[in-house]
Amino acid sequence: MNQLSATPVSGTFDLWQHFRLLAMRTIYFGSGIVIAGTAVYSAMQSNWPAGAALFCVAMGFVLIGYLYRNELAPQWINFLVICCLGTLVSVSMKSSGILGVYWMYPILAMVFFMFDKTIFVLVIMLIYALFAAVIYQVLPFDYAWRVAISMLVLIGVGAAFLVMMASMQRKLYSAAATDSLTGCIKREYLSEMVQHAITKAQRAKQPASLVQIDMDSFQSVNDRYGYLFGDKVLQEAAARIRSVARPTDTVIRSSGAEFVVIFPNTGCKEAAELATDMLDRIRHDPFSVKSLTVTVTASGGLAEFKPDQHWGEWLGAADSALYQAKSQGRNRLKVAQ
Ligand SMILES: Nc1nc2c(ncn2[C@@H]2O[C@H](COP(=O)(O)OP(=O)(O)OP(=O)(O)O)[C@@H](O)[C@H]2O)c(=O)[nH]1
Repeated sequence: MNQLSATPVSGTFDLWQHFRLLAMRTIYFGSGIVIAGTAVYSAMQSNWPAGAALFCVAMGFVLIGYLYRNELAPQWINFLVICCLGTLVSVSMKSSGILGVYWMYPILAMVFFMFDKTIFVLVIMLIYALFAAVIYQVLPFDYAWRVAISMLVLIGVGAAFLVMMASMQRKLYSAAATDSLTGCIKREYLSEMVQHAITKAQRAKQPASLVQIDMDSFQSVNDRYGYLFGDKVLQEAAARIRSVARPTDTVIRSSGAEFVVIFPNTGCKEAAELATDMLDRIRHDPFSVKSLTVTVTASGGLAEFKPDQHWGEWLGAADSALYQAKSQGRNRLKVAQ
């Protein structure tokens, strides 16, 4: 069962996206300020047309920074931004020669924050090709190849940084989201997981189901055999549930002795078979810790997602079905109608 890799890296967890948003704001406003500075410089040199054009570009950057202060701008806007900056630097290189080279490095660095990984490689290659073409035209060959290589080194270091960030984020997320006793996802992430399942189901126009599984009379297990024994039972029960779950399913420890399993792309019938298998695995083999061997059962409430249902309503439907299973004598699965 794949738990964490099947889960979204979004919202509260996505540190990289959060960091990107901060970086992008700085890039838009920072570029706007720097370009405004060059506009003033051009005006002081009495180059009014260039000054006016640069001032308009600077205002454009500030406007984008303002409009996208709370969300990432669409990729096409960033593409326009990077083309604009690339053109400004190329023009600056043509007029000031090697002095323009210094602006190439920060622009290459910006590309790392601006684009999703799907088009990042394409954009960085385009910008590199543009800069390489300009430096070979403007600089003597001896300078040009050194600059070209140093830009490649910057791209390599940036790419390594991105890969490290992605791996660090996965590890951090995994550590933060995993329940230490059972290895399932923590209850704090329940609503996010359920909402994510709804979004996926609606987008793919596929069914989705979830089951709430609650250990039966667990208080008496704790009372009779001790809390530590109860811990071992919970640990083993979670492992049995996960052994039935498929790689795309998500298992969450939703409270003390209760689990929620989300089955994406799965209708009620197939989910009921999986949930029954999970309950069977718990009830059939006794739980043994040292010399103690105890048979424990669990009850389940299953609900298929209904169009336009709120995530809380979906969970509520499964909860009501679980309540029925408990009130009808436990050790059974009930399906919400
Ligand atoms: N050992 C252990 N017990 C826990 C843990 N978390 C919660 N519990 C216990 O799990 C029990 C859950 O009880 P309930 O679900 O309210 O009721 P129940 O006794 O299971 O009875 P029914 O649910 O009605 O079948 C409580 O006794 C909690 O103390 C845990 O981490 N370890």
